[in-house]
Amino acid sequence: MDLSLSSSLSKPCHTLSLSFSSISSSFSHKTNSLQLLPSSSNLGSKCRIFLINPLLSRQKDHKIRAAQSSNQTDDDGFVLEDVPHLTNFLPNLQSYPNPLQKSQAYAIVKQTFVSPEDVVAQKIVVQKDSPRGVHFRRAGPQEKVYFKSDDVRACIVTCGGLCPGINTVIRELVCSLNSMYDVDDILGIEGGYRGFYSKNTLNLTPKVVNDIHKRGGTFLRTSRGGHDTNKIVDNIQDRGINQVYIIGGDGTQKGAALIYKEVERRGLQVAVAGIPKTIDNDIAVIDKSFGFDTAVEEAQRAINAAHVEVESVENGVGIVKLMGRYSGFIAMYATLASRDVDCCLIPESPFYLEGQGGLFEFIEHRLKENGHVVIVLAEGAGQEYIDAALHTVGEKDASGNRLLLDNGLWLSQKVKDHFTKVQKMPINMKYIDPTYMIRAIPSNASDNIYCTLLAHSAVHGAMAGYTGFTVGPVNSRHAYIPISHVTEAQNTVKLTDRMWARLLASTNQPSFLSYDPVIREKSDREILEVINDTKNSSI
Ligand SMILES: Nc1ncnc2c1ncn2[C@@H]1O[C@H](COP(=O)(O)OP(=O)(O)OP(=O)(O)O)[C@@H](O)[C@H]1O
Ligand SMILES: O=P(O)(O)OC[C@H]1O[C@](O)(CO)[C@@H](O)[C@@H]1O
Ligand SMILES: [Mg+2]
Repeated sequence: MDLSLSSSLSKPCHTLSLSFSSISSSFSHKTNSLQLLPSSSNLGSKCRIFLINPLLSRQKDHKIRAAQSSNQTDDDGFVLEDVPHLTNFLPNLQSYPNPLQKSQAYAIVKQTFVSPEDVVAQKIVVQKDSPRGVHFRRAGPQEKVYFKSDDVRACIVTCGGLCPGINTVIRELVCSLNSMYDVDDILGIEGGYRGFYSKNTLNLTPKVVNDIHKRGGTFLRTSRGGHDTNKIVDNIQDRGINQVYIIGGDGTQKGAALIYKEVERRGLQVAVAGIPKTIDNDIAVIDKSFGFDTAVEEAQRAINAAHVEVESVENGVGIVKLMGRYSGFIAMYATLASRDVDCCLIPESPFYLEGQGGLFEFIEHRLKENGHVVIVLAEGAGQEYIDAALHTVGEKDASGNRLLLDNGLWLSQKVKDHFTKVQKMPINMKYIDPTYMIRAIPSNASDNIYCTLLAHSAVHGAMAGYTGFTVGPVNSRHAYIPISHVTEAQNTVKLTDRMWARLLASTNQPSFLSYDPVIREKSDREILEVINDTKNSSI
């Protein structure tokens, strides 16, 4: 018996109460309907489902919220944060069988195509009675595609800072478009967003990109600033581009969201796919950004060098400055991995220098105990001290990111002055600044594989007509995430999470919880003196 039930979503929001033993839902882009079918997929024994008018849904950034009810016992709280599809605004778009059906490589795969009903849970640690929570569409090849291979004109752009693995993503985008979907018209946009309207394009073929994964940097070059939505979309339209692959961090993804919205406003058949890239690992929702592991590994070399240096001298103080503008993930992971670090300072955790429980006291203890100390400093840590001292608040780069002052030099000078002038205890300062070295290298093996999967997922999504999405692993499964969802907030180290506690337990450093504003005020005045001294002696 066919128990399927479909409802036209052009009507206002419906509420249906169902009591099938189990149901599954499927959204048809063609008919704009949500089908609810009895099936083995377990949505719960009884559930209440809200069907949302697609127009309303679009206004809500394409969030299809299902199964929400005030009655906790009847409600399994399933929410699908779905990504937009080209048919949302081009309802008559034709679909075609996915060419992968004929692929020799994929012929052996048990389930070549991802079911449209496959979703990835954002939260996997749940209690028996907790709501099922937010889910994302699972990434992967879809049975139907919305582009004919010959009609595709794709482009790739890279924006923001460097990160190990960008070239691997570029390579795999080109190679997978070509080998899986027979696409051979792929353009490289040079020098970031502004390259759309100020530079000629490059023709990207598998041959051209064959070796680029072995190099650091970005084959397409990059830039900050220069995002002009109208000029970019005009250019996309003028060049007949219909798939845009955008590799970049949180700023880039915000720019990608604007491009997608403008494309939709103009009613263009253009799929916009974001691939998250950031060395800082500050992109929300996804497990981890590509290149992060490579960077942490490289950071180990600097920490190791600092440790070797300070271990070999008397009262050796090693300071290693690592990247991390607003998020201290690199510093935290490098510290946890190394075991040679005595103290890790990150932007999320305020610290102070003077007095009881302060950094100077801690350094003194460690020097007396071990004869040496290694400090890892994320570049964003303690910036407020330098800003306050130099009155430099508000300086920004071309993209609007805060411009950081050199906290490594500042801290080295501060520590040196304290121990020589105040403590009368000469120290051997070894300051290592490997900041750019950890991101300018090619990606390691596991990041290379990660980059390959990201590129494949992006290509499958765009070919299947999804747009306005960012791709990335959520609890280890690749998913399509609405771009707006990843740009809502930055990912930062949570001091209340166990990972930070693990770090505190491993270094035994002060937690700086007894942060005293009086001491801080005193400290600020002294910092100002040191900074001025530093400036005058041009260190
Ligand atoms: N809010 C925004 N709206 C539109 N475009 C933006 C926005 N923020 C940044 N961009 C654009 O995105 C590009 C990259 O941004 P940004 O320099 O902040 O780097 P990112 O992508 O965050 O990468 P990372 O921080 O890892 O270096 C720039 O061209 C910038 O103009
Ligand atoms: O390349 P730039 O503009 O010097 O930017 C450096 C910044 O970029 C990042 O590496 C992020 O990409 C930050 O960690 C760092 O502060
Ligand atoms: Mg950024």
